[in-house]
Amino acid sequence: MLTQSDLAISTLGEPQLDSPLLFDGIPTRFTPEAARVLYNIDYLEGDDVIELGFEKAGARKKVYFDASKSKAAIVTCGGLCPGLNNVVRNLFYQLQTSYGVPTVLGIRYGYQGLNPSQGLPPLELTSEMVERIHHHGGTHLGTSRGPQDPKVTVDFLESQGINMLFCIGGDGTQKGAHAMAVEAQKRGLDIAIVGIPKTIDNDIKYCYRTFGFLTAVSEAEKIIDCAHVEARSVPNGIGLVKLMGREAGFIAAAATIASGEVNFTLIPEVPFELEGDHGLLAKLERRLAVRSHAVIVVAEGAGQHLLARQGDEYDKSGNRKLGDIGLYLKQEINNYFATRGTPASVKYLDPSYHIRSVAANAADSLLCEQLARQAANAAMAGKTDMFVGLWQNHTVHVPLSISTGQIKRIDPEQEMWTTVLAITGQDKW
Ligand SMILES: Nc1ncnc2c1ncn2[C@@H]1O[C@H](COP(=O)(O)OP(=O)(O)OP(=O)(O)O)[C@@H](O)[C@H]1O
Ligand SMILES: O=P(O)(O)OC[C@H]1O[C@](O)(CO)[C@@H](O)[C@@H]1O
Repeated sequence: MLTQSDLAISTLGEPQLDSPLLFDGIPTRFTPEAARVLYNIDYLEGDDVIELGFEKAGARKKVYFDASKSKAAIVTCGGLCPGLNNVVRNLFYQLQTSYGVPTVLGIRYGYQGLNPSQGLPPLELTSEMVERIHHHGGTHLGTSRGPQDPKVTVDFLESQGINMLFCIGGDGTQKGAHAMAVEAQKRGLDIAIVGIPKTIDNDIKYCYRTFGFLTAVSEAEKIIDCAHVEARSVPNGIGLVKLMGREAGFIAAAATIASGEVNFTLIPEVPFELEGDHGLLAKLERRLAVRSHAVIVVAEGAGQHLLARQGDEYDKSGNRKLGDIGLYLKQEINNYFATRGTPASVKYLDPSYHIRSVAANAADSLLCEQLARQAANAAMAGKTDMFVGLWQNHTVHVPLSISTGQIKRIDPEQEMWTTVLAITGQDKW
């Protein structure tokens, strides 16, 4: 169970007057039900009302670091996400132009670039280097997966005289940032380690929306529209679209709602079966008999129990590798209709990498600017071991220790999923 003190932010140096939850707090009273519905908070303090206040982000009266003697570094890790370059660029301008930090380093290829044995020295960022990068997808700095020893990476920060490190990445990245913050604190080093959560999956706990998510949804919507056109153009046409979402189906659900053209949406949070009267295949057959076409959206983490696999495999960061549910469904649907003697045509679209490698749209660009600015403010104020995220329409400081290792997922009882069910009508067939 979390308490207010769990939400307190670590700050370098003496305790400050504008310390957590007093000056800058956003105390909000929730009923347990409201907290669960709105923010997927699964802890409560015993009472029927709780007061939860993340420290509000923003420039502080007391700036902890002397900007002119500071050296900042920025690292991007994990999978790509629209807006990575916007965050790097905005961080650079906020640190160098607004605060006057003379050196801002770009760490190359994720946490690998913090390990000197990898032979990837940092780039010294300049305004010429970053001025146009926000027009491009991907990350100008490069990214990687795979662990680095926090003792080695903190040695590197120390040896380079880096006193602010900005870690842009998903849950794994924030875990790595936390490990470095703990190591730095153990050594009594004055290094602020500040996270900026990134994932198109939007599955970071205590973060209402991550940057890149809305861009990914609008790209996914375009692909769903293509699948719909394909499906409508032939008798018994089936458009099948696979989208990312290892543990959470936010992209699939949001793109379904945005498009309004999806008939079956499958997400990791809601188990489904293929066989039987209530299975996907029978429902699909009933739908085709009436409407002659159908669109299915499947999140990559859905239906993994259906895939016969010989033990689990993991990527370099320890994330479980998933079987290809899209290809599996395509084959099963084709087999089913062939057996029934019903001609059907499945068009399978897998835009996974396409939707995350594009440049950020306007909504995400705005969010990236906000998060980068507030992350620079937090680090300059000596805040550490925390990320800057969106909470109740405010940018706030969230301690890494309370968010990492947990996943935000769709609650099937709540509005997002009930809206998907209403729009698709998938339970009615
Ligand atoms: N528990 C951990 N402690 C230290 N470092 C970690 C930990 N988990 C992951 N990392 C490191 O953080 C980096 C990014 O992790 P990962 O590849 O899981 O991506 P991510 O940040 O979760 O982003 P994505 O959402 O794209 O998967 C990797 O270098 C990984 O080794
Ligand atoms: O193929 P990669 O680069 O490991 O990334 C795949 C993963 O990245 C994510 O989009 C998270 O960024 C997951 O949904 C997906 O499984």
